[in-house]
Amino acid sequence: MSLSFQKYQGLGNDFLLIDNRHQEELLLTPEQAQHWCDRHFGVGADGVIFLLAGTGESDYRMRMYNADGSVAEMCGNGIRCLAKFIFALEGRSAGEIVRYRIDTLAGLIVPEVQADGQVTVDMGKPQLLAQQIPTTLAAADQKVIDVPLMVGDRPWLVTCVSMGNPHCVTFVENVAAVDLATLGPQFEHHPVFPQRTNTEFVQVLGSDRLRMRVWERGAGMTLACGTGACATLVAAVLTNRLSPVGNQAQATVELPGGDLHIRWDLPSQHLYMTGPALAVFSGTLP
Ligand SMILES: N[C@@H](CCC[C@H](N)C(=O)O)C(=O)O
Repeated sequence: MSLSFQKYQGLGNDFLLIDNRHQEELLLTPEQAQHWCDRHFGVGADGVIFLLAGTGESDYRMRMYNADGSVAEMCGNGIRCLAKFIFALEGRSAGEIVRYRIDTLAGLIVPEVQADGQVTVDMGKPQLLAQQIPTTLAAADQKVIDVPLMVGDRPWLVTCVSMGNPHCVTFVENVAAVDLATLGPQFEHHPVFPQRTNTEFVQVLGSDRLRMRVWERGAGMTLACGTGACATLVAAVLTNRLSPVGNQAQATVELPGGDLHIRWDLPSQHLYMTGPALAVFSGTLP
């Protein structure tokens, strides 16, 4: 049975989007998703995102497989792409502003397509306790902020944040000098992360500008990570590397694929991410 898909990208973090609204069972298995994400033997993508019918509390549901077939609870760049996918499926017109309530494995996430086609997402609240990441780097009810972790031949000061998915953030003088291909897998598979982790290497460029490279759980080196950019801002504030102005903390996060704007509303604790999401091509899996 052939299967239609749309290829979308958010700052070069790319996904196969599949309309799965007409049945509960996902239309691809994890093994099939892994095959089609392969950049030589398949279509090529960092993951597969499925659009499912909504529930009473949501307009739609999102489920996701990483490129290795593992399940991801949430995907920031991916949910921006999903919002634009829905926007097109609904036959919306350019310039319309539309908000969607999307049920995810990380809870209800609310993207809003803006008049200029960018998407602003209410990413919810960060989770900071060790048991919520999850990690064994601290006692279950403690936070992990600038804690030393031996990876490779040296200790790294790490700060852990969950955006529904696990993130390990570490600050460096020069992100370009980080041997991501070697260090990334060592962080991802470190025994202190029982569900593995996404890892962000961050350089502070100024009072509201951060440069970040990422090694993603289940996808490796990607050009951008939306949940990772949110985790990065939170870690910068928690480690006093970035100061809020009033009750808002915000930064432009420079990624290899482009810039994301992240804002952390401290009274509500909600994080807001704004960035692009564009269709690339449509196709059919045989
Ligand atoms: N690139 C995504 C994150 C996708 C899931 C991640 N690899 C995980 O396994 O948690 C984003 O933009 O957030």
